[in-house]
Amino acid sequence: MRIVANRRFFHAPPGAGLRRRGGTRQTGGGVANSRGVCVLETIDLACWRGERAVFAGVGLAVKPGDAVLLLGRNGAGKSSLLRVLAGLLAPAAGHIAWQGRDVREDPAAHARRLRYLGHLDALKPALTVRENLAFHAALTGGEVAPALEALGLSALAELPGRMLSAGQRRRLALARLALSPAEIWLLDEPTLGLDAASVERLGDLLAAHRARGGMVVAATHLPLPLPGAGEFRL
Ligand SMILES: Nc1ncnc2c1ncn2[C@@H]1O[C@H](COP(=O)(O)OP(=O)(O)OP(=O)(O)O)[C@@H](O)[C@H]1O
Repeated sequence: MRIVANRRFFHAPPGAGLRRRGGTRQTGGGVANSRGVCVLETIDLACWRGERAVFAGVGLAVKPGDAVLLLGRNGAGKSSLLRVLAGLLAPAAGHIAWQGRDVREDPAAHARRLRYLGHLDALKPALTVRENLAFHAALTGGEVAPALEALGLSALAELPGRMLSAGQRRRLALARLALSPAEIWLLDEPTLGLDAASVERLGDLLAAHRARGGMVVAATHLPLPLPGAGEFRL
């Protein structure tokens, strides 16, 4: 994983390449969809919210199996960066590349390769836990029962969403990740409200995702079960 922002290098694990703002690649080869080679990159990414520049010159490069933690004070721009990566917010400058190609060439393909978990759990209060997951499975594919099991929700499957506690709602949101594989997981404070057992379950899910070459970019103020993750401070 390579990370650079505002002309400062933030994190470079041994053997990783670095790219200066402006595009001069110092090390590293071409971009291809194989383990050990970067497939998700941001190039000089900048973001404005309202009248204010939130960040500029952000360069991330993420390989299959990598995890990146977005860190920083409240309002630093972590959620904004996740939303830009998810294609939900247009960058003020720069772009995102997948296998070397600007994702704006095919936004639908970019949307298909990612799962975005925001601050809000986006569940339907009138539907049961099982129905909520089935709704998402209709969009992304996948089996509901194993996804319920992955987050320890099987015993709550017939409960309406409106009756869930905050941590249970978060577990239901996270269970969507277990429905079907996607290359990029963009997670905004994924462990907020989770008990220790649920953090452990999430750790298993994250490990399995990374083991099959999946990538994780997560904003957090809390320790996450992502061993070896790189850190990017906004
Ligand atoms: N919809 C919006 N319109 C205008 N400005 C916004 C909007 N949402 C966020 N901002 C501003 O953008 C900046 C970055 O916000 P963001 O939510 O990305 O920060 P964050 O690092 O995720 O914060 P936190 O740690 O509190 O979650 C803040 O100054 C915030 O006030």
